[in-house]
Amino acid sequence: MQNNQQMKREAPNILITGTPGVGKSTLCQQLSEVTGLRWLEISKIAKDNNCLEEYDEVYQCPVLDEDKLLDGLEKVMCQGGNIVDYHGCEFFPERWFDVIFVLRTDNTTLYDRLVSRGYSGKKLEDNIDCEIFQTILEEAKASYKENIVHELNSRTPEELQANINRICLWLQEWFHDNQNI
Ligand SMILES: Nc1ncnc2c1ncn2[C@@H]1O[C@H](COP(=O)(O)OP(=O)(O)O)[C@@H](O)[C@H]1O
Repeated sequence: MQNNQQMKREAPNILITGTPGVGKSTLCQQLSEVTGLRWLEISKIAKDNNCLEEYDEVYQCPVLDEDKLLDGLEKVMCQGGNIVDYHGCEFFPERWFDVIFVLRTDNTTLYDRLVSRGYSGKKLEDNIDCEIFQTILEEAKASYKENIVHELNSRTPEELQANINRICLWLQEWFHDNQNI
């Protein structure tokens, strides 16, 4: 059963998540072009809007000011029609999303992609562990209704295309089911 805020959305909100390097940006960019939905690249939005608090030396990444980020996104998320791209999902309000896709790769593929991005040491190891232990998939299943969480392989260009087709199909069904709102 949808709540009132979801009922008002003219188009759905889609969350694309997964370990860094699984292919979120690649998929979101193409999906945004094909569907006309707005691509919200959370890491970039956080940086551009001063939502990064400090630098974590151990993990070699900035710490996110989650409250500030969420407050800034509330209006656009209530409008709907967003593809949200982030390597985490538990801190977003559950009501924001109609569907969650968790991208997955094998370890060798991910290792090669992260090394060519310049990752090394603990940062590289932690991200590979994140994929091995399917941390983001478990996080998504714990944070959202399991029937809206879908796992997609994202290892090859063929799988990328298949994922775009699958999400477009999901989108068509959403518009069909929600055409009278
Ligand atoms: N399905 C895919 N098949 C082959 N290479 C891919 C695929 N998806 C992404 N890549 C490549 O993997 C790298 C990481 O992709 P990116 O979209 O930046 O990941 P993320 O946004 O999850 O960090 C890029 O070099 C990209 O071209």
